Amino acid sequence: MEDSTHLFVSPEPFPLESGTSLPQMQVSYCTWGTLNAAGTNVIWVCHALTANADVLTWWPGLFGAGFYYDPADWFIVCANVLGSCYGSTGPLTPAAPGAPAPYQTFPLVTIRDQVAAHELLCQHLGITQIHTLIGGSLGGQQALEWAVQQPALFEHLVVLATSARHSPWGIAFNEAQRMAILADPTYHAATPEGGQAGLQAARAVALLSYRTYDAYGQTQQEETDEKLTDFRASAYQRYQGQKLAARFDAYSYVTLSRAMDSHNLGRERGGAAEALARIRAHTLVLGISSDVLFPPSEQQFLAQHIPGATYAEMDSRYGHDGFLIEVEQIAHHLAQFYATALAQ
Ligand SMILES: CC(=O)SCCNC(=O)CCNC(=O)[C@H](O)C(C)(C)COP(=O)(O)OP(=O)(O)OC[C@H]1O[C@@H](n2cnc3c(N)ncnc32)[C@H](O)[C@@H]1OP(=O)(O)O
Ligand SMILES: N[C@@H](CCO)C(=O)O
Repeated sequence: MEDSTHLFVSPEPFPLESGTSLPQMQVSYCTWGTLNAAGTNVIWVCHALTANADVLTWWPGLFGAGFYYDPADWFIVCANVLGSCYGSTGPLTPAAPGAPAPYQTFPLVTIRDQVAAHELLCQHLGITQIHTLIGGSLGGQQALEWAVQQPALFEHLVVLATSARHSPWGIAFNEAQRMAILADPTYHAATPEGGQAGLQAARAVALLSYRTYDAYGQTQQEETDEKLTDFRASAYQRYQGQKLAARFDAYSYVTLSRAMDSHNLGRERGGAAEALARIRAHTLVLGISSDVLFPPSEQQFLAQHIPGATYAEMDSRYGHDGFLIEVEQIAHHLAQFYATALAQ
């Protein structure tokens, strides 16, 4: 199996939904496997907030040799989203060779802009048919938006722990995280390391929406009744903040959280239900019983309004992040879904 990372550079300035444009736009992407002669074996993966194009690394147990989506059978494509920091154009990318990076002046990027970048890459790769488009969370938002825009392109759509429109609750979590980042004075200095302390705090806030009371209880319980300070849960929050800050930057984080807030399938389409009704792909919506960020009610709404969609719910103690972790359950639901879709 060959892991191949590539760069697609758009030959034209890239227009954004906000009305401005990026003078240059590039997308970093990975592919695995081989496109078959009929062009019918494409699995396109849209990643979530802080991941990258290397789906074999961040979705282990689902993608890779011997797993559900095996590159021996499929041509797997995953692109780093516009606005991120893993090779695609983002706040740390100079607007022109030798120019300074835009940092906090990087323009608003929406989910629709991210999908427009995927669409350009898809055309560049000569892909005219996608067997399955799959994504969770922010990745699910992209997948839904793309499936609404291009109903004929997708045979199957699999979305996990996502929504038709980012909720007030989700926006509030994102705003709390941006407040933490913007309160870090180094953010305003516009350097690659700017806002790192704020970013650590933001990740600690975000984790409260990704996990659950029970998960913290099971993994961070103290073994003694005698402590007054230095709790395990505190160390965990700090560690997770440092872990993200070591691989991400605050400017991209703010950009992607704003993209997430922008998500609304119903914008200029007469509402979310009407937009979802445009989808033609066989669709599986997977919810997670303990997800407090994208609760099952949001998944049920998707399944109710996508024609013929299947809804299934996974039990997980991990909450929202279960979509990255519960790979055996996901594989089980995928097998059932494809079997049913084949029979139709
Ligand atoms: C280059 C790259 O990394 S690519 C990007 C990788 N990440 C992504 O793609 C984003 C998607 N993935 C994720 O969000 C996460 O990896 C998840 C949700 C899948 C799993 O989260 P994790 O942080 O691995 O799991 P979990 O919450 O159990 O935490 C375990 C970590 O916390 C540490 N930890 C646990 N309790 C404590 C504590 N009390 N104090 C300090 N550290 C602690 C563990 O030692 C472990 O550390 P490690 O990650 O260095 O091994
Ligand atoms: N844990 C995920 C965010 C939740 O969708 C990530 O870091 O990308």
